[in-house]
Amino acid sequence: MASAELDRERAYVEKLYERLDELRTDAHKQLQRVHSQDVGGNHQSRSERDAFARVFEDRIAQLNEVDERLAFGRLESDADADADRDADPDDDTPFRYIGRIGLRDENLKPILLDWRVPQAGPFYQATAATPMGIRSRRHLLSKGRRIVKIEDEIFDSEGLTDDEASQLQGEGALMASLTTERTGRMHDIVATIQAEQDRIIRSDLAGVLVVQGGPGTGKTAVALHRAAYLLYSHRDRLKSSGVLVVGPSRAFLQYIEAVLPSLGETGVVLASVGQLYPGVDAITEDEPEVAVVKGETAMASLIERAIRSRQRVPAEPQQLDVNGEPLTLEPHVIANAIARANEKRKPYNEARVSFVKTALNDLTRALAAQLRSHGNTVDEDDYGMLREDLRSAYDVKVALNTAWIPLSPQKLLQDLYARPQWLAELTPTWSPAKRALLRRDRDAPFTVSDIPLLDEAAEHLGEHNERSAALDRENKQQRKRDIENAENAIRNMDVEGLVHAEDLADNFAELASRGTTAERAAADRTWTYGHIVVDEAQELSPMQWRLLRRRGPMRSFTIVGDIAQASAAASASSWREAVLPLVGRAKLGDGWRLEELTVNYRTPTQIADAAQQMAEEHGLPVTRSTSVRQSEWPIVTVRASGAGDDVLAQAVLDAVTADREIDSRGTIGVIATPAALDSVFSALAQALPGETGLGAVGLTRQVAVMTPQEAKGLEFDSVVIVDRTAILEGSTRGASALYVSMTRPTQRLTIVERGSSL
Ligand SMILES: Nc1ncnc2c1ncn2[C@@H]1O[C@H](COP(=O)(O)OP(=O)(O)OP(=O)(O)O)[C@@H](O)[C@H]1O
Repeated sequence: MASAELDRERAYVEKLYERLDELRTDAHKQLQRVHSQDVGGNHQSRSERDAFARVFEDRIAQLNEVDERLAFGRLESDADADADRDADPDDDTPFRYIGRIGLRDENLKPILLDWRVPQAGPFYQATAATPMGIRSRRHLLSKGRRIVKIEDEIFDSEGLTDDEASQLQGEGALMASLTTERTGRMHDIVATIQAEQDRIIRSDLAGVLVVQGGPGTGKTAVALHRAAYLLYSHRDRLKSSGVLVVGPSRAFLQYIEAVLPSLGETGVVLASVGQLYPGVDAITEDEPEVAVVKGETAMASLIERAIRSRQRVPAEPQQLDVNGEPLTLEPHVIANAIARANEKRKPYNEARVSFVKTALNDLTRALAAQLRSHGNTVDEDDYGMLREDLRSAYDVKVALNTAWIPLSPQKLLQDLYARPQWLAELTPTWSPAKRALLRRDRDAPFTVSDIPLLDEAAEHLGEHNERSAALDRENKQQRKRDIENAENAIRNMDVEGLVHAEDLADNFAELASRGTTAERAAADRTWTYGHIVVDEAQELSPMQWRLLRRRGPMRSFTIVGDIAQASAAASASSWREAVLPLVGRAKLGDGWRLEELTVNYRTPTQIADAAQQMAEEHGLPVTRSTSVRQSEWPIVTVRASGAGDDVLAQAVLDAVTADREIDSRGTIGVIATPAALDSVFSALAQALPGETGLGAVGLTRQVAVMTPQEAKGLEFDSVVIVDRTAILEGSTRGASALYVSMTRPTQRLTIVERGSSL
């Protein structure tokens, strides 16, 4: 019986693959048709052809992506429930197959449902207690294109206990997925999404949704699947406005970058918090106490004051030389020009244009009056020439620049940090020690905590020059033209419904090096996204939240994180506090919604319990979660034979070697404080050359050496913690750092302690 069923499923899935192959052949044919078009020397036709070619190439790539595990589920409707429904007369089967994309046969009858459509919902949500009109759910486990196993759940609610009613769904498929070796890259979980996760994935697009969950509860996986779900369900809106996914580090982005493409979504902007200001890619972290100061909202008003203070009315009249003609610049001329320019409340650099205009007009009148008083004839027609003389006169330039200096965000921040006297004038209530925290050289690289400050400054400064404002306007018009051209081209090619105008316009832009929606969004500081996903959100400072609020004024956010894992010094200690800069005080009560995830899919029970116990002992606000499995290895603790770095590094090498003896193919994360990193890395790299990598590089190697900060959000088959005590005591949030470190393994944990000094 079981084998007959397996054969039956194999036959069905083979049919699906045949259809997939047909679609791929069609796309290839369309591509050939496009390529064989005779477009002669006409540049526009050529670029239109190339843009179409890309659409079909992308389609082929998307069909290739879903080849693996194309179909993974089947729902059988309950006959009684079916009779009650408005059953489709053509629908002669009680079965619905669920897969990575939707497929229809040549008669347009659905043969595979995209996992994101509402009809696929029961595959993830139905339980014996709430079967949602479903009689049974079947998981199809496959290897390549072949179904190797089927697993059934029959929803028969009679005789259920509460415990049974809340069991995991597709347990066999889930366990198979959870125990596979890790590769340094995250995979999608479409086939085994659990009910509590699915509810979050399908939650409404509007509003601020916060997802709290302990380590390994699938927050990242859920956030990414939610992005894919929203892009599918709200394509029109999100395709043009874009979706931004923010993660803590580049290593993390590298870890997650394959998930969305494998779900068929490529146009999402992924950025680390250090990459949120276009043109600057910050990787350096400030010392914790510096990051705290830079993260406070007080920095916003400091920046505003700093900018305002760059408008200066001279105390005394100034003597100017205008092409040999002496001219007195009275302070009231500057004061008046400043006041007039500020009336319109434009950003600083834009208002400066009016300031210069008013000041030059006043000076022109003064110069004309002076020339007349010397007996010259000056009439209205000469004013233009006089204004030009003034504009180009060196003294005038210096005087106007001193009164209202043109500023870029970078220059403002560099000045603020490098000129202690100026900072002191701006911060009379700060202690000298606090001011000293901001002090640094002008040419020091910007840090991750500087990014929101640059953005804040840019907000007040506006466009640095008129050219970039004009360029911005031109870009917007060009986009409109691209879309119109794409719509015409789609009509001409007779592929309406097959090709989206936005996609084609993206290709026009890309081919003309103007950038796709995602590229333009990433490069444009003033871009506003349709939805923003923030991962490891507990780390964000108020200033970082302010930046994100500007990127998402529609307030459509998915925020995932774990307050107990907050290790950044500037991070919040509750979600209420964290979302305050995003939703504002008035909306703090009802402007956001909170969901919780409670099942740990990553870490085996014995490791998760030890980590939770340690965290609770140190007063962290832990969300208790239940691990879905045990592993056979107990936690190993070893003590180095001495206190020196060399001895410690040797003990780590021994631990790694012992672990590789258990499993020679798995990934190992070696987590150490920044101080111990180098010695540990050199010992490992020397013993295991080519197999060991530092930081993000480690994700492509078997052994990855990194700090707890870098390990955030990542996972490994096995983890070796180096000098547990140093991690715990190394920073104000040491317990969080240790909690993060202890919850990275999927199988084994070794803790190496430093030995005592003799
Ligand atoms: N429903 C699921 N089916 C299969 N695997 C899952 C499922 N949910 C989560 N996982 C796996 O569990 C692991 C942990 O998930 P994820 O990294 O999303 O957790 P997290 O809550 O973001 O963890 P952390 O807070 O520690 O970063 C990943 O390997 C993920 O693929």
